[in-house]
Amino acid sequence: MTDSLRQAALDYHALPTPGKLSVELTTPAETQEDLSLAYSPGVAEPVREIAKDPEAAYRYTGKGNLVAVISNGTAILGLGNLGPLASKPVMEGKSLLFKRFADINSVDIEVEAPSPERFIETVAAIANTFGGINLEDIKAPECFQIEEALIQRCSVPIFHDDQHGTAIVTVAGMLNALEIQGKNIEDARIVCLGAGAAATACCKLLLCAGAKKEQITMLDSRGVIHSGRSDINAYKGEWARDTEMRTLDDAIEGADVFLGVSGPDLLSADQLAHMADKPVVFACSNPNPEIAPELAHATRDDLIMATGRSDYPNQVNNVLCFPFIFRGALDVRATSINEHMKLAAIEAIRKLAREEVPEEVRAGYGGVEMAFGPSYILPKPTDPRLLPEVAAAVAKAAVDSGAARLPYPEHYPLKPL
Ligand SMILES: NC(=O)C1=CN([C@@H]2O[C@H](COP(=O)(O)OP(=O)(O)OC[C@H]3O[C@@H](n4cnc5c(N)ncnc54)[C@H](OP(=O)(O)O)[C@@H]3O)[C@@H](O)[C@H]2O)C=CC1
Ligand SMILES: CC(=O)C(=O)O
Ligand SMILES: [Mg+2]
Repeated sequence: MTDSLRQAALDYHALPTPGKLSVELTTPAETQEDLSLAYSPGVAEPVREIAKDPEAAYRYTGKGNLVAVISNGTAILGLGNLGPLASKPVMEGKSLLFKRFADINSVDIEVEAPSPERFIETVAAIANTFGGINLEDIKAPECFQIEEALIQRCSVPIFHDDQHGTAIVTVAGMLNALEIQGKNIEDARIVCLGAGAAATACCKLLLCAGAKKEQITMLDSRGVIHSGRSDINAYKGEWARDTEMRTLDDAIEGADVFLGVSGPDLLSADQLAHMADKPVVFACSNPNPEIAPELAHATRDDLIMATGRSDYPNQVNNVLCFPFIFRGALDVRATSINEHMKLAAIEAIRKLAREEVPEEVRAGYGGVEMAFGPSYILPKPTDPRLLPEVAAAVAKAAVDSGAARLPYPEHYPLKPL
């Protein structure tokens, strides 16, 4: 990162007031009468209603439009385990995105928990105050245990964004990219660098989209995950292949797809050069991708290149999913975010990339041309159609699959914000 971008990023977070969020009132609080309603004695009435019927919380409080973004800071972007407090700018950022893109109120919560059990206890104890919980930047394998336990214990949707948000956007982008390259997902040889939260969920959803397990080679920091390894947990074990391949050099030879969800600068130009013709390279590590786009494009001109960043074409980032999937889930009061809802989100995101791009979106990206093709495989997060399209698809899937507690909303499709 250049010095000027670094300083601009620090200034952005410090000014005009520290941080990126504030709380605003939705009701008047000026007069004696206002205060008698907002606080004592009036506030006692909704208290009594909620005590009689917990569902009344959706009528008398902000619960139904409130999502907590919760982290323990163990896998902050690709920066590693830097602790809960250091994760706060990212969590505030996710809350900003919830509000900006889906008008969902969101607070960030960073939990100092010495064990997964303590984290689970903490989140389970507060979950019911929110309409949903977005877990963020929790490393594998603990993230799997944490999410599973919270889904069991909580009555509101629990969604580990680094797993499912990332997987939804990755699959949407991958299907489009492979189509542009003239390839089928069923035949694609896929190398996934990283075997953590994002990698595991992406590869599972790629299988749902038609990828073949025997065509996926997953690597962790010690190399290829193969059946001879005794140092892998059960989650990684699911991806173990009977193979002679041991290193990224071995795995990348002739591969159609490189999916990077690991760390910075781990794919070399030489390795990229050994991929098949017309490869797809998703270097999704943030903030620094597995290979810099400049180096990738200098190495070969037949690839489709994507990163997790906003400042390059083809941003493969869960921001394209989590605000909108939660919007749909909250609006039908879904109890969970299930596979049907995820698949519906994939299709909605994927289809939008084929539509003509609104002028206002292009203007926000320096006026560059955007049309379905190698440099435009996914819509931009600022595309105002994402909200109505994805939320509607997700809400419908929730209703159809039995996850919804309310009918499909009469006010849908939503108007763009
Ligand atoms: N663009 C996007 O939307 C998203 C991008 N990401 C990015 O994906 C990355 C991983 O995040 P997440 O899954 O949450 O984190 P996890 O901590 O759960 O997983 C990290 C994985 O990366 C592996 N890894 C680390 N260094 C290397 C290496 N040198 N070679 C191969 N593998 C390596 C780890 O290996 P080991 O198991 O051996 O420790 C681990 O399997 C981050 O960079 C993050 O920014 C994540 C979510 C969304
Ligand atoms: C984008 C994101 O969630 C991550 O890099 O962790
Ligand atoms: Mg994350």
